Amino acid sequence: MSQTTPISPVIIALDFAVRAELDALVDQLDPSQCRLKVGKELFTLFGPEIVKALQQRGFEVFLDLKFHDIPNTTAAAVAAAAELGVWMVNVHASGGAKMMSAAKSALLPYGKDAPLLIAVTVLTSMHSDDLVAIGVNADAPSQVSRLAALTADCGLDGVVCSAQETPILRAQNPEEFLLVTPGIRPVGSALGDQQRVATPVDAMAMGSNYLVIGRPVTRSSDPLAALKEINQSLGC
Ligand SMILES: O=c1ccn([C@@H]2O[C@H](COP(=O)(O)O)[C@@H](O)[C@H]2O)c(=O)[nH]1
Repeated sequence: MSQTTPISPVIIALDFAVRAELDALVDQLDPSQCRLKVGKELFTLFGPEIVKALQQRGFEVFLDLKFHDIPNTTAAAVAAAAELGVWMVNVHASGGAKMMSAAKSALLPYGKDAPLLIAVTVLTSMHSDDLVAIGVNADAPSQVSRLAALTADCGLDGVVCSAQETPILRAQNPEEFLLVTPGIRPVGSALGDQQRVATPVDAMAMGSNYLVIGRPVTRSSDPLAALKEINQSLGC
């Protein structure tokens, strides 16, 4: 099936362990309402078949496996994602410039069919204090800014960051540099393990291109209504 490009910036994080629960949600969704994210849990349980099943339903898929390895291994993994035909794939910016450049080069043979390649800066579950504990002597915004600059220098398409850092990153990067923001919490949603958060409306106003939203939709008693409410709040 050909894919439908949604007008919504929402990417739903499909973090499920039970296939029936996943299918029950996806059955309610339409590719015009959102894109879908396959992360480590789903991919480890169900493999490439799950990506193909979602694509068959017309969805654009963000393969969120956050590759972080030596350049040769990361480049090969990114090429494998391109073979799967995913819309977006990512690596960890802290893997460094050689790793990110190798990943970018691995996509050259795919030309305009290459997935968007973005890099995770600082996980939205981390606070500045957590960075100190791993030996990073910078607060979260500074570290995000540093890793985003490195990512841009390597020619990647954008970064994963918190919406809280988007004003800084918008100012330091060209308009086409993508800012993909998890840690999205509509007013009244439980934060869970997320630390650097924003509401959907605030995230878009601050400069996000795409909003990654998991539990506030997937664990809602009415996921479709939750997604529709978010899209409506964004004028989509
Ligand atoms: O910094 C990051 C990078 C990735 N994620 C992923 O996004 C979703 C968020 O899910 P919620 O349920 O809305 O918290 C999840 O799949 C993470 O692996 C992130 O949260 N932060």
